[in-house]
Amino acid sequence: MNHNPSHTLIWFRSDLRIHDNTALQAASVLGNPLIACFAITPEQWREHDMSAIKAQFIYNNLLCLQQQLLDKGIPLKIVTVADFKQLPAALLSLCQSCNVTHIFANAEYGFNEKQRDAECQSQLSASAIECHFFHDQTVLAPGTVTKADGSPYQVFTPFSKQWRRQLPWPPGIAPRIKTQARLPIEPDPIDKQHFYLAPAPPIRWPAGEAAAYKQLTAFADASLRCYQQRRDIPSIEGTSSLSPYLAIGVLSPRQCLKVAYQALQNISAGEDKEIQCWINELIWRDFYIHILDLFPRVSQHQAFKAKTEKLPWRYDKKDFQRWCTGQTGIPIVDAAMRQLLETGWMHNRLRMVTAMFLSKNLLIDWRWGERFFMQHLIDGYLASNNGGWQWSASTGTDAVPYFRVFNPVVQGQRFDADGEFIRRFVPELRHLDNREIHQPPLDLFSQTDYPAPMVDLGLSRQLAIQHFKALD
Ligand SMILES: Cc1cc2nc3c(=O)[nH]c(=O)nc-3n(C[C@H](O)[C@H](O)[C@H](O)COP(=O)(O)OP(=O)(O)OC[C@H]3O[C@@H](n4cnc5c(N)ncnc54)[C@H](O)[C@@H]3O)c2cc1C
Repeated sequence: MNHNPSHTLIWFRSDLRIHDNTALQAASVLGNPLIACFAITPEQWREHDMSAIKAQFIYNNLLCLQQQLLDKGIPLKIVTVADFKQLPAALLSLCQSCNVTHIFANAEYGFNEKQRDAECQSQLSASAIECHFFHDQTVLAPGTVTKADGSPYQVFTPFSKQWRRQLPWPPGIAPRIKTQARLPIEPDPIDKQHFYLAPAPPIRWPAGEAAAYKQLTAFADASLRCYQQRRDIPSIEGTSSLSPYLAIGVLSPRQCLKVAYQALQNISAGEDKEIQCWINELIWRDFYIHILDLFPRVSQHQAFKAKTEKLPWRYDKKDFQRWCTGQTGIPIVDAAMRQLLETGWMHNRLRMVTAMFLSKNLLIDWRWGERFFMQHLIDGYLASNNGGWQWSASTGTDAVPYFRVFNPVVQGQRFDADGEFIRRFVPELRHLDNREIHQPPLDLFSQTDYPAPMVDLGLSRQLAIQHFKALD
């Protein structure tokens, strides 16, 4: 009798949940007893600019996942190595000590992540350990939404139309996994210190799948039916704030879609377009992941549109620092940057406004901004962050046309008309009335520490347009 049966190792990465987890579901169907693992790779995280707040959020959620797995009889082992290069050897050693014959994991699409998985697959197969990777991060797998000739879409609208045509409706989610007899293998302690890369702002998102799902349903009940009307106003909670959970996979996009589908079953006049608008955001998420997978250069610090590499990007550290710290003298930009620093999150409209201000009005290389966002966002997510930055800088696929440069003052007047959001994050301006708060009077700059605008918005806009035009 074999006392040590073959085990399947389920390797968790950016999919920290047990519900609707494609690899976990497939591993449980295979029938071997399951062991789980998570790899801590602090050097790699630093290299990838993972923010301290995101690392801490991962830690909080990992504790919840460990308990959930234990309740299912599955021990969570922790592998700690500096970077991806050391993973194949570390995984091999874990597999040998626990008699693992199969590794199941959900695919990640960054260039380094794909290299890591290919390397693991090749090295472990030499020891007769099979690695299987599954598509799970998207609703529709990268490479499956294509034009009639099989080529990938590079423009969002036709992609989204095809995506909707291909979507199984109602959308399905994976069935729950069964509880297995508890294995005699001990779960590992999770060392908190590896997740404390630096001090971070307090985290307002409670950890765990149950909390994430509660937030999803609360959003569906309270705000989904008026999403389109309210999503651009940063002073209110008009969007779902689910991005931190989606970024590390505590929630799946299919779960979100299913809740949206359920909401669509019971709507009043006019609500359909509000819900469809939210679904569209989930499609943007899929779109950028497809782009990341199919055009690896975007995760190698390259512009999607190669010709934009010729732009005379500026590398002025002082100007960049003023943007980073919310000292540009443009109230809505400063409020947004301070929101990022104080909370680890920024409203979508303001991500566009601040990114465009940096890349157009200051003409600073969008990669500096992309990196700064990753270093501070709790929801930092390569595909969406890169996609959002390249959209704003007009260097990306289906990016904003270069001549459509947002005027941040007008954006503030439009989406924060009563200045509530600015007042929340820029106390120096709290006393100003609703008109002045967007364009403070000149005497304010001599009376307080708040700086005068660092750039003339009209002239800098024209200059940026000229530079882009010269590329044509
Ligand atoms: C410059 C820039 C950088 C960005 N960086 C990131 C990032 O690092 N991580 C990230 O998750 N999103 C990023 N976004 C996209 C978007 O700003 C956030 O997803 C959104 O603000 C999250 O808030 P929410 O969860 O309330 O979104 P909701 O409006 O409720 O949307 C639901 C979900 O759809 C997805 N989504 C929404 N808008 C977009 C979009 N434009 N592109 C891709 N997916 C989207 C997100 O997963 C989001 O949680 C960036 C956008 C820009 C312009």
